[in-house]
Amino acid sequence: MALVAQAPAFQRSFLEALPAANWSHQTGTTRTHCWHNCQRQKESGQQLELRLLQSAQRLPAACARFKRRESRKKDVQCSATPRRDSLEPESERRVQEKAVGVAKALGGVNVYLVGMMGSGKSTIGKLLAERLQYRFFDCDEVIEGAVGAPVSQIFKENGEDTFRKLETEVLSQLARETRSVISTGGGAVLRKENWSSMHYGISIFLQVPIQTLAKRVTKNGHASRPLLNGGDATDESAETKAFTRLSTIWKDRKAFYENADVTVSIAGYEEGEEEMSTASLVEKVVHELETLLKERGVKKPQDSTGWVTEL
Ligand SMILES: Nc1ncnc2c1ncn2[C@@H]1O[C@H](COP(=O)(O)OP(=O)(O)O)[C@@H](O)[C@H]1O
Ligand SMILES: O=C(O)C1=C[C@@H](OP(=O)(O)O)[C@@H](O)[C@H](O)C1
Repeated sequence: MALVAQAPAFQRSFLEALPAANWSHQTGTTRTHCWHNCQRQKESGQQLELRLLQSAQRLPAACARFKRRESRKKDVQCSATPRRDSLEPESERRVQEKAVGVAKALGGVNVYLVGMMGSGKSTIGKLLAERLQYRFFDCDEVIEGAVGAPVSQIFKENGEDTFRKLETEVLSQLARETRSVISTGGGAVLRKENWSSMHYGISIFLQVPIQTLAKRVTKNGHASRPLLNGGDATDESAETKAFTRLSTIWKDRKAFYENADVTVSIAGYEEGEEEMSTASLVEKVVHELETLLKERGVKKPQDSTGWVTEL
C-alpha cells in the first residue's frame, strides 16, 4: 500500500475506489490488460498499484489536453452529419446576442448536458460552447484519453463499475473548471456523487423520443455504446432491438434525468418529418438558459462601460 499512502488525496481516493487487478494499461505499442496479465504473470500488488497510479495521473493530463485542443479549434467538427442549418441572418443575430447575454449572466458557471445515449449531448454541446464562448469537454473522450482505450473496451475488460468510477472522477475534476460546456455520458445521472459535481453548474436534459434515439444509434453503429449489447447495425431488426433496449434504459433513468435544471425537448415532430436542425436546437437551449437565469433572478450583468445586457 506504500504508493497509495504516498499519493496526493485525489489520487488516493481514486486508487482506493478502483477494484484491484482490474485495469487496462499500455505497454509500448501493444495494449495488454491487467486482468489477463495477473493471471499469466501473477503481478505483485505493488506493480499493480503503480499501474493504477499512472492511470490516475493521466486523468488531469487528459483534461488538460482536451482543454488545449478545444481552445485551438476554430471549426467545430461533428462526429456525424446532422442537419446543421445556418439560421436566417436576423435569427442568427438575435441568438448570438442572446448567447452573449446568457454567457455574461452565467458568470463562468459550467453547463452540463445530460440525456440518453444518442440524444445529441456531444453535437449540441460543441455548438453551445461556440455560442457561449465556452470550452467544451466530452466526459467519455476525457476518460478514453486517460485510459488509452475506448469506452466499449473499458466496459468489456474492466466492467461497468470501473467505468462509472472513472466517470465520477472526471466529473469531479471538471467541476473545478469554469466557462465549460460538459457533455456527460448517458449514465452519469445515476450516481448521487455526479450530481454533487453537476450542481455546481447548470444541467440541461436533452429529451429526444426513443424512436429517434434508436434510429440515430443504429445509423451510427453500436460499437461505441456497450449498453446496447453490440447489436449488428446491418441487421434489419437492429433498430427494433435498439428501441427495446433504449426503452428499458429510459424507464430506469427517466426520474434521474428529471433532476436536471432545464429540460429541452425535441419531441413534437411527426413521423417522417425532418429532425429539428442542430442550429435551432442550440437556439432553443440558449433560450431555455436565459429563461432559467431570469427565473432565478440573476441580475442583468453590467460590463465596465455600463452597458446592460438585456436578458
Ligand atoms: N439535432 C440532431 N438532428 C439529427 N441528428 C443529430 C442531432 N443531434 C445529434 N444527431 C446525431 O445523433 C448521433 C448521436 O449524437 P451525439 O451528439 O453523439 O449524442 P450523445 O453525445 O448524446 O451520445 C450523431 O450521429 C449525431 O450526428
Ligand atoms: O448511457 C450510458 O450508460 C452510456 C452512454 C455512453 O455515452 P453517450 O451518452 O455519449 O453515448 C457512454 O458513457 C457509455 O457507453 C455508457
